[in-house]
Amino acid sequence: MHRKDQICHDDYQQTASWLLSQTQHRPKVAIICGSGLGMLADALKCQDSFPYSDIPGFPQSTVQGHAGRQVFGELKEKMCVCMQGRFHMHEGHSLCMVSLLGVETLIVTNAEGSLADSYQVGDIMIIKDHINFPGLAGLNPLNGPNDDKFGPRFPPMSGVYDKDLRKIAFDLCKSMDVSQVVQEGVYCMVGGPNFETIAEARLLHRLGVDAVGMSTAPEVVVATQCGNKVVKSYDDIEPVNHEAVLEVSKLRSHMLQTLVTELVSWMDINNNAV
Ligand SMILES: O=P(O)(O)O[C@H]1O[C@H](CO)[C@@H](O)[C@H]1O
Ligand SMILES: Nc1nc2[nH]cnc2c(=O)[nH]1
Repeated sequence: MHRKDQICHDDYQQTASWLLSQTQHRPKVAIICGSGLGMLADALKCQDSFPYSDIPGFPQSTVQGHAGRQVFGELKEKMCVCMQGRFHMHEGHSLCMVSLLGVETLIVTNAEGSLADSYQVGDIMIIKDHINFPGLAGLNPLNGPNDDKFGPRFPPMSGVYDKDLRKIAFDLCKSMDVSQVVQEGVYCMVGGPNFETIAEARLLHRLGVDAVGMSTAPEVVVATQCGNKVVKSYDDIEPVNHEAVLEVSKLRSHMLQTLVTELVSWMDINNNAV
């Protein structure tokens, strides 16, 4: 995740240009699929898909449940790009390249562990804010010399979870008649890759964390610096291992797919071809 130490703006630009030369799609929305949620990409029409291994300068996703493909396509006539496989901090890499494709809004999904007393396994939580634990301790994707082409040196992070989009997501859940499994809460990113000890989970709970995972916050930090709007939803689960995480994701994948599709259709974006 140390973007500037490893890859510079020109490298990302080359990768973005290569992708744009391979597809007619000009996505304004990027969707990151969480663990076991790769099927969100199946809803895209007129797909052009690229295994990460075929994309020059792109790393590989190494976590089970992340296919490792970029899928371009249309959701309700809006052009999108779906990342079927994310790069966790423990794998390295970041998200700036996606912004260079022209993306303006990021939808992030993930499969995480619940800490809030009122949550049930499989609930969907719309993230209203995050705690970036590694970031607070200095392990931040924006570390290193700042390249102003990406964005400002000191980007503000208050209000990064777009209020309007969150409201639309809640209204959609109501109209889908699934509000009973939808929560709103604070997500905490930890470094992983081990799951928390009981004492660590208790600590996070006392700090006001509703759900914990090992992704998302760095993506949101980078996307925010690059000027993207962010909306996020994720499966809220109580796993004991990664296989359990993937199982619970499967339970809610269809609901999330509908939610993301409907959300995109409500977005006010223009799909002008370049
Ligand atoms: O955040 P996503 O990619 O859904 O993955 C989650 O699932 C893995 C643990 O099972 C962790 O990497 C956690 O962050
Ligand atoms: N850190 C962390 N990540 C998860 N991903 C899914 N469940 C969990 C969890 O309980 N803790």
